[in-house]
Amino acid sequence: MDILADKDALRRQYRQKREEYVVRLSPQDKELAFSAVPSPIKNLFQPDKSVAAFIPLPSEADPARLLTYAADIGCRTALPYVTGKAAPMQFLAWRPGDPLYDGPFNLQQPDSEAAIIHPDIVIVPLVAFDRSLNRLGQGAGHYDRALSLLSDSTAIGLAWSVQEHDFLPADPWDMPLDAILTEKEWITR
Ligand SMILES: Nc1nc2c(c(=O)[nH]1)N(C=O)[C@@H](CNc1ccc(C(=O)N[C@@H](CCC(=O)O)C(=O)O)cc1)CN2
Ligand SMILES: Nc1ncnc2c1ncn2[C@@H]1O[C@H](COP(=O)(O)OP(=O)(O)OP(=O)(O)O)[C@@H](O)[C@H]1O
Repeated sequence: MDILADKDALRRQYRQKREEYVVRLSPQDKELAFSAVPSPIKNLFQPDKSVAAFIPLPSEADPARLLTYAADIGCRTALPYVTGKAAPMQFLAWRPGDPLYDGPFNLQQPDSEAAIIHPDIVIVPLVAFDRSLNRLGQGAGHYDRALSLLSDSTAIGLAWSVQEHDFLPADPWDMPLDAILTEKEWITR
């Protein structure tokens, strides 16, 4: 069995699942999803912490409310910044309302001159997840590499419930998450 080919097939399957699910959501359900801040996140986000999230691609779950909550209670907030597939990802300071700039892969990114942040808490986008908190991402290794350098940080995957797969193939470099938040559930060990 070839894990990389498996992962590619799963990526295609779950990007499609995510898109099909999101186009069928009513505007109200889409608005309500991820709008409440669950208590485990309230406990984790404290004013002295830094929190990184992301600006979603079209069908990704949207962490905007979580990041706004973090900024409102006094956390430092940040977004990922990439220049291409091979270059490492960094987290740069960004507050809700600050300007965004077009980046590669249709991403909206912070100002390239913004301060580098080493986030205590990272809200992580994903293509698929499983109950063991394994994650399948976009395949460039951006989050695996960044999280391996942030060993003391808490990584929380954000996903639609339909992105759950029974058992994801895991490579040695895959960084498991500490928890996953879906529109229905808080999943942790
Ligand atoms: N919203 C968001 N921001 C993010 C990520 C992400 O997954 N989601 N990243 C996570 O690493 C980093 C960017 N890395 C990426 C690496 C590859 C592709 C990529 O191959 N995209 C596909 C289409 C993706 C889709 O529609 O979901 C492409 O361009 O063909 C995208 C992002 C940092 N910022
Ligand atoms: N810590 C690391 N150091 C160097 N390369 C890494 C590291 N982690 C992952 N990579 C590389 O990144 C590539 C993509 O990995 P993988 O297919 O597991 O990505 P993924 O699970 O989709 O997650 P991501 O969102 O991080 O892209 C692999 O070729 C791997 O060699």
